[in-house]
Amino acid sequence: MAGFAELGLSSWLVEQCRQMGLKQPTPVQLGCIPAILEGRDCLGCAKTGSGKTAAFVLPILQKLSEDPYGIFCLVLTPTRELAYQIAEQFRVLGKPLGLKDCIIVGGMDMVAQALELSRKPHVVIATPGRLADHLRSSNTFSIKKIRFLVPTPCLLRLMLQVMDEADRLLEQGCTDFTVDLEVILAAVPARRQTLLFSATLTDTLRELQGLATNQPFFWEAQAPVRTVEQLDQRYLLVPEKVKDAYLVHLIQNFQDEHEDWSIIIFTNTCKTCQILCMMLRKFNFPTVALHSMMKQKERFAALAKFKSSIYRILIATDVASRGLDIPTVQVVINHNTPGLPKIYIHRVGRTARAGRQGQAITLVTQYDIHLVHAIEEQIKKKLEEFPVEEAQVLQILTQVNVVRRECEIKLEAANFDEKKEINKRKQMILEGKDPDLEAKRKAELAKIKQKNRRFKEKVEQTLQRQKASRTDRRGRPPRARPEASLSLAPAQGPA
Ligand SMILES: Nc1ncnc2c1ncn2[C@@H]1O[C@H](COP(=O)(O)OP(=O)(O)OP(=O)(O)O)[C@@H](O)[C@H]1O
Repeated sequence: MAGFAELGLSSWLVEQCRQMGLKQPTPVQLGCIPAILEGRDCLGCAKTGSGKTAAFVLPILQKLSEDPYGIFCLVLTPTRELAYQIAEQFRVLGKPLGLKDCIIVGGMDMVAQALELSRKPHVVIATPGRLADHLRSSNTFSIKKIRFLVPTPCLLRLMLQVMDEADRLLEQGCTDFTVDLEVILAAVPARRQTLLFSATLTDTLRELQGLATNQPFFWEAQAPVRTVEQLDQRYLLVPEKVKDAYLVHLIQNFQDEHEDWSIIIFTNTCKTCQILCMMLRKFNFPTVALHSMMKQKERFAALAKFKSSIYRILIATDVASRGLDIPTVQVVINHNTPGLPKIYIHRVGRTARAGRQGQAITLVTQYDIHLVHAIEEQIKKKLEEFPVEEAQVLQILTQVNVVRRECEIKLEAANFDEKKEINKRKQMILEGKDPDLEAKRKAELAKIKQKNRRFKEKVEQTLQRQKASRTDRRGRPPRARPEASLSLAPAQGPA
């Protein structure tokens, strides 16, 4: 098998790889590095934890060493934590170059960032919102001459006009960054290399390949299953009301059976994340939370404590589902069944990375069974049931529910919902929007949507009745159906 040197990388980079413990290139690195060095755009799709970061960092560093100037490369990431992780890979692998990197993410000092940008770093790693803010407010730096753009999947789709609503919400953790991405797109040069890697873009990437004008190199890992083989994927059917007792039971068992352990638990909202963190701490589990309602410094501190194994449990929203590489994670628990298979793939991909074993357990209520089917269809694998001693869960049920209620009351007293609302309003003001106007607009939009929905339902009902009456006429004499005369005239439609 070819080593890093055979891929066309210089000896200093091969040495850096060796020092980092990267002995042989992974398949995605083998496939993509030569094409990137040839100057081609690259779209790569490979499973989670398969080394996609080094697949673009290494050739970028190689090219930078041949013709160094700043700002040479722009990397966009969906989350702030991921920006720091990618910057670290650039820093370590690019050490002999004296690489200057710059991280531009929200929640950190804007003036300090502007100063750093004006010093022409070689590589800028940014989240779209904050970078767009800098582009709007400052003329002390330019990304007009970048050689490489490593966009979030969302940006690439926007460039090719194939982005849908779900993508926008998903890529941006429920904030629509379309406007920011447009600002960034207008600021980068047309002549550049674009490199895009993802674990979940197979279908879209194929679509993009057809649309792109400059014939990008397309690489896809060939595998019957879309998740990692070393990952044991389970589900646990639980009634909604006893979910938390099952969660506590699972953690307790895992703690009893393992010396060295670490778990990531994913929840669907910041509030649930916070409540469960408080609850697990009451049971003396060493837990830290990570969600977007926390201050950025608290987010970094939580992640650092978890990475250093001081805390064994990270309970997080989807801010932690993308790209985070924490090799010690053995188990991922989905406290809610993800609504989209993509999210499931990214979440469970936080374990079983780089050839390690791992386990994912998804708590499924009776209302989520269709979601599990959608996930299974997408990953092309059936989840197996996780066996649990129900009697043991029943023993702790009351205690868990009481503790949870106590935590809910405590959080309510701390005005969590109110703080969330204030944060939202602050964010809107920073984005130059009027919060009251936005609220009015949202309410109007909801009204129109509801009207549309009602109209659609009426049309469907009418069509069904018409169909039924036709069948009746063919079979037996029609019965009187006064309500079936609903017409499809435009006057019935939404305003
Ligand atoms: N050639 C290699 N040999 C051994 N380990 C490697 C190699 N390349 C990367 N790794 C390690 O594999 C781990 C996962 O890499 P990386 O974070 O780039 O995965 P990824 O494919 O981007 O995952 P995700 O889709 O979850 O973002 C990292 O700890 C990285 O150091």
